[in-house]
Amino acid sequence: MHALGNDYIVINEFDGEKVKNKEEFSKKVCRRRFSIGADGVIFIQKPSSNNYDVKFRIFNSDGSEAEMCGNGIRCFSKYVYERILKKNPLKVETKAGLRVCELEVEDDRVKKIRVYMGKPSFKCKDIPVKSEKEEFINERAELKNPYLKEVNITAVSVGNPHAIIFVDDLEKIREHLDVIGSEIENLPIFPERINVHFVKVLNDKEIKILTWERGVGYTMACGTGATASAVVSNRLGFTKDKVLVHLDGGDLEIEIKDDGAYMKGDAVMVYDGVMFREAYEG
Ligand SMILES: N[C@@H](CCC[C@H](N)C(=O)O)C(=O)O
Repeated sequence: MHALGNDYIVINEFDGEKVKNKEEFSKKVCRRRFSIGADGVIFIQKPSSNNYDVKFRIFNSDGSEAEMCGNGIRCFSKYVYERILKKNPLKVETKAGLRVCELEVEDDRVKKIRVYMGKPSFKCKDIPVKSEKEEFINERAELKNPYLKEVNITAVSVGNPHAIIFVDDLEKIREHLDVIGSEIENLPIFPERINVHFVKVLNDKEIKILTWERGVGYTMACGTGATASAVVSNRLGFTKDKVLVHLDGGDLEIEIKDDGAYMKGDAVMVYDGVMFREAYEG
């Protein structure tokens, strides 16, 4: 499945066979050209308590498990509604806590999904960021790569960690995104690494972002990243509480309310497959 070109292999463990070593499996099947190829793998599981309808787990293409994934949870909820459970809204257990997916359905097909993304946290201990300060807002960081010497970072958690950097020229960053993005992802101040987003503010209702994801690299879109970017833009006074976020793969609507952030967008079912052992062994 994919959501705005952020592509995931979705595996039904709710009523299907379970994958034993999920880290190793995800690393293998996400290799483009050698296997199926994807930005990550999503597992649908039975929830651990009656507080939830279903459980969501997401592994990046490098095998690391993330707490949450915005594009992934839209794919997941479409799959769950169309094939497993006709529940709407859907209460989803994630490593980041409860996420609620409201589904717009037409002729039994899920067209759009609005997701409650939880309450963002700017606290260094929640993200985490190694700093004496309580929050890491617009802090200067020096870089070693030859293309970008320093950046001003605001760090936020929307369940998973994000570094937001405002720039005027996204295309200049894009030319060397692999070098710049991976340096920031792995800065020692971020002990669990971090997702990196370069943000251009277009006006007080629209932003454009370029993403480098922790454990993946460049992706065409990041739902938690779009949420984090909108939250930071709002906190710094650049945008209002409803923002249209333009990503390389398409647009997402983000709304910031008193109880937390909401993300709305679509998801696409691409194909069903039967995988051969050679695709994930050896
Ligand atoms: N693409 C995702 C985020 C996936 C997880 C991320 N790479 C992490 O490690 O936190 C999204 O749409 O939110």
